[in-house]
Amino acid sequence: MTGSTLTVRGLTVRYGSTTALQDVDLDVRAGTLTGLLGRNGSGKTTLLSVAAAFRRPTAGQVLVDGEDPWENERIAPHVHLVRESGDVLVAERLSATLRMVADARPDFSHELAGTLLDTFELDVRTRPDKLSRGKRSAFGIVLGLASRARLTLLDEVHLGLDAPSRYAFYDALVADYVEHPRTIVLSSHLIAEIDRLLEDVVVLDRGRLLLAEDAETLRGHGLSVTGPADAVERFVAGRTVLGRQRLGGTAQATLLGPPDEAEAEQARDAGLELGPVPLQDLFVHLTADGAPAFTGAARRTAHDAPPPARPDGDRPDPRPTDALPAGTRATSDQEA
Ligand SMILES: Nc1ncnc2c1ncn2[C@@H]1O[C@H](COP(=O)(O)OP(=O)(O)OP(=O)(O)O)[C@@H](O)[C@H]1O
Repeated sequence: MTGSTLTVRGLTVRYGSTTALQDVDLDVRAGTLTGLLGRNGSGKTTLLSVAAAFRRPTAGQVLVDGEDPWENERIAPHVHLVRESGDVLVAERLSATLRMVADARPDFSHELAGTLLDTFELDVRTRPDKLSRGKRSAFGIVLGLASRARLTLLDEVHLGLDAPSRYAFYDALVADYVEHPRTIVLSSHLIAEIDRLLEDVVVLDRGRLLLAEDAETLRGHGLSVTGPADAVERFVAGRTVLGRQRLGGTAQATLLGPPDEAEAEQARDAGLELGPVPLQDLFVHLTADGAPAFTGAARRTAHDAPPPARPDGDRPDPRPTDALPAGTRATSDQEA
């Protein structure tokens, strides 16, 4: 198992008069752990819902392993979306949901499920309405990881989890991903926490793709310059400054674009300190209101022409938005 590809072309999703996604092109590589980042309302949940065939595009296409996932029996068993709301059989003990998901997922690992249930101190005899917010998230994580789906989509699954539980999740995620490679897309606002896990990063901004880049290259786009304020100002003149801070005579500036050899030497001569910019800071600067356009990273979308819009793209979604994926149909008590 190496994981599925996720291909997005010209994807537009509207909810009535609200445009959640606008003409998004994106390729998620098979067998990568990709962070899906974006400010509130940028369209992350919408993108994941379309990828998991919970929702149809208004226009454009999403393909999983080159196929439309909508009501696709070949694809559905291998795509698992864990939503922040948590999807469970509301009237049954957790064991019933576990059995249902295990039956629908050919790569489901009961062994991993058991380990994770222990890790998060979950008892499958519990009924969902007895779970705290964090325990409910933990149960979603158990299902999401134990499914070992070729395309695993984790949408804000950490909500309500305390810090030790979140780190237990990150550890379990990485350990199982290394042993059983698959394509994982992880959406989160806790960028500083997940930074170290990510191989690729996708940033949505107000429904549009801001960037899609491998994490290492993206980190290389940010440069922090610290030193005497006047020297910092001279150094940054003519460059794209994402942010500035000043404390007395010392200043720090965040720049877009790495320095060349000559600039690095010039900075050292001027007594300036150059350093990397944490992904979270880069994200904050790039998605701030009035941020300069990001042109530093190539968008990894190897296509020549966008496909035509779906002829049936505007048809209303026949399934309730809280339905579980095909093969795991059940009632859910929460809205996306
Ligand atoms: N069911 C819905 N009906 C109407 N508008 C919706 C619906 N779901 C989402 N939207 C709107 O679509 C836009 C994108 O929402 P979405 O939930 O995809 O963003 P998000 O990036 O996941 O946000 P957050 O980080 O806050 O969870 C927002 O403006 C949101 O208000």
